[in-house]
Amino acid sequence: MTAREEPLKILYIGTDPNSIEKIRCALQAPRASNFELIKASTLLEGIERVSKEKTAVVLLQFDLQGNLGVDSLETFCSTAPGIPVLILVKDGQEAFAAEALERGARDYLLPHHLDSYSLPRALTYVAKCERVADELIAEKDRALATLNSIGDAVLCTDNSGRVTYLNTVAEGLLGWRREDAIGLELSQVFHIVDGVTRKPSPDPMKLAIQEDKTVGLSADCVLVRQDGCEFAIADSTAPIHDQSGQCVGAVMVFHDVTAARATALQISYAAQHDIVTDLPNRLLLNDRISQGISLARRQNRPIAVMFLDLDHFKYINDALGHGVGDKLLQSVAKRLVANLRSSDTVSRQGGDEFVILLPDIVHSADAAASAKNLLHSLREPHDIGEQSLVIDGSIGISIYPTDGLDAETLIQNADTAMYHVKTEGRNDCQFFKESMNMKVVERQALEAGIRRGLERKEFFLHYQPMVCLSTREITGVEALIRWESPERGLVPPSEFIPVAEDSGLIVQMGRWVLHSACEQARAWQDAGLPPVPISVNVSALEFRHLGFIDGVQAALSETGLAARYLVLELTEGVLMEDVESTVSLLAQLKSLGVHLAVDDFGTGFSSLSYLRQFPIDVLKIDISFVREIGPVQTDSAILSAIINMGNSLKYRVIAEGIEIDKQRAYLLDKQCAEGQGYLFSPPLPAPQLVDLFLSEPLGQRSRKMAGSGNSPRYDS
Ligand SMILES: Nc1nc2c(ncn2[C@@H]2O[C@H](COP(=O)(O)O[C@H]3[C@@H](O)[C@H](n4cnc5c(=O)[nH]c(N)nc54)O[C@@H]3COP(=O)(O)O)[C@@H](O)[C@H]2O)c(=O)[nH]1
Repeated sequence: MTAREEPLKILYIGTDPNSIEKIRCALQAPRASNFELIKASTLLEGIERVSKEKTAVVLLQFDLQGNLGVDSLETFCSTAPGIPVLILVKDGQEAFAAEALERGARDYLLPHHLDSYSLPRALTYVAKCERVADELIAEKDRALATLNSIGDAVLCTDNSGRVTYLNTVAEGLLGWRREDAIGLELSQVFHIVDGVTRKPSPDPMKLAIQEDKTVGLSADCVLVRQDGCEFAIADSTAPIHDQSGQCVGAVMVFHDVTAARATALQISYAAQHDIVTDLPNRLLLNDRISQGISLARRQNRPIAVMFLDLDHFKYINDALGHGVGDKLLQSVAKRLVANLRSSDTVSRQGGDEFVILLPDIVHSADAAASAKNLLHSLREPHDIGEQSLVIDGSIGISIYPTDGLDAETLIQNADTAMYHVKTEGRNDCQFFKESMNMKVVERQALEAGIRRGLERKEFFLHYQPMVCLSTREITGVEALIRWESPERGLVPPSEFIPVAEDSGLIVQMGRWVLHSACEQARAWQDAGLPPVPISVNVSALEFRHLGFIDGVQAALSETGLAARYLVLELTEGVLMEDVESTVSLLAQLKSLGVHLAVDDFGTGFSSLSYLRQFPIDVLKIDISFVREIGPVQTDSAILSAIINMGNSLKYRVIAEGIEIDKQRAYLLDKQCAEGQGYLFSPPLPAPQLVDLFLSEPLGQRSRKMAGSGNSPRYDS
């Protein structure tokens, strides 16, 4: 026999023999064979029996004389709540029966219901209802347990918008207990606003019911809890339908997305900002420029884009390391932001390049004023750790709509203008001009030509002697690079050196010059010529390059030239750029044994006190002072002062660019011992310089010059 076929146990509580007999007969009838009747005379006995036996239905004999009345019913129902009770009443006791129904009885039976048709039917029906009710309760319990164990908040309302249910997570997020919230208007319990505008968000339940479809919240929705705490939430709200398809309410499932939204914001921030300076990056800038353009177009006014490149930032990075470089970039970023309006955008493009958007200018002159102000503010020393660094910048400016109609063109043209500032001396600003693009193309072609020239070995050296101004004997030789380009012919160094410096090719080029010059000097010595020092020009980028000192050492050891025969010429500008590191680099070079010269002296702003810090051996007076010594020239106080200063510091003092004997005589008279210039010899190829070594003292006879400019030919 299976569990389903087990007879239903029916407990009769009472003592009415008539009823007992009727019931027994009714339940023994063939159609009702699946019942088992058990009996209890008293309520207590009945309670005891149901506690021991699994009872399907209780038949409680209402007996107003005995003690089985409505109170007994209540007692039984509360003691054995899961067992349905049918009351057996006599005819005329229907009023009590009605009260019993109110107090927990499932139904009542009159004596004439105790027949073999009605009684089994009533018992079977009640037992089945109980089973279904049990199953429903179990299912509901399961559903509630599920709803309370999921991570999402669940909130239900009826059709009129009153809360009918909230699960445990919803209780936490709303700050309302279920029992307090149920029956309240949704708006009293669920308060949402737009995270950006702070305006109340539309009621999603109402929407779902009105539109009879699933709806979601707006992306920035914020839930304000009863205590004022706020959570970013995401939700989905759906209408609830009854069996006939009628909408009877709505269910909303929502969850706290505060952390996820914060992470998403962080990711989006990182994608739009520069990691070193925290400034907007190229992506965000392009977006801002595009927005600025849209607005400017509508309002028919200009906007400006500035391209700022720091001057010689590479040296700082190379000499002081990337850590210091990064800190300087951060300091520059702060300085820029502090000196602009909050509506302007300062962005870092990478490296030492910044692009600034000025969306609120009236005239282009406003941009120029802003650029000048930025350059001025940048110059103030930046305190980085123990060091105080000074940096300049070059700014190119492009204006919408004149110089471009989109972000890319405006940035590119501002970059072009910035490049022009660089080529014209740096630390300034310039507006973009259409003609600049031609120059950029030409400059790029020149850079490509130099690169090719280095590969194809199109460069060579000329040598210009330095002489004793009284005896005219050769005291040294300066190596000067030359470039014979197959496409361009002989290109003057004044044209290609700045491009080589700007592109960084000067490092490779300088290494070659250094090696070749040392090699030539050593070859001359080996050939028996009087050993004189050879001078090599060193650009700023080479000097600050990390491998420079090693390169000098390598050139000397590879060629076998003694270090005392090598003079490195550095301009005042190079020396003064970062005095602290200059002192250290010069000390390292001196320790190799090479000599150091200040080239073009007098054109920069170096003060004597600074010069004293440098282990200088030679002072080369700039050509501009020598030029002043013309036929009508009387006296040059500055020239005399420079010579005296050089002599008193025990430097070799060499005057550059001596072209006429009057200049030689004047300089000699002012105690300048050495000189260099066309009067003695132009720069010459190595073999011709040998002839010069072997000839009589230089510059005494009249010499015929063939050609001019950078390639004069000396005809002795
Ligand atoms: N980093 C490097 N720079 C170099 C190298 N070679 C040259 N240069 C620099 O290029 C500039 C132009 O050089 P150049 O055209 O060779 O001119 C030199 C001489 O020809 C010129 N000079 C010499 N005597 C006279 C004269 O009597 N009159 C006159 N008008 N010009 C004369 O002067 C230049 C030498 O200058 P300096 O270096 O200051 O002694 C120039 O700045 C070079 O430095 C290189 O290999 N590396």
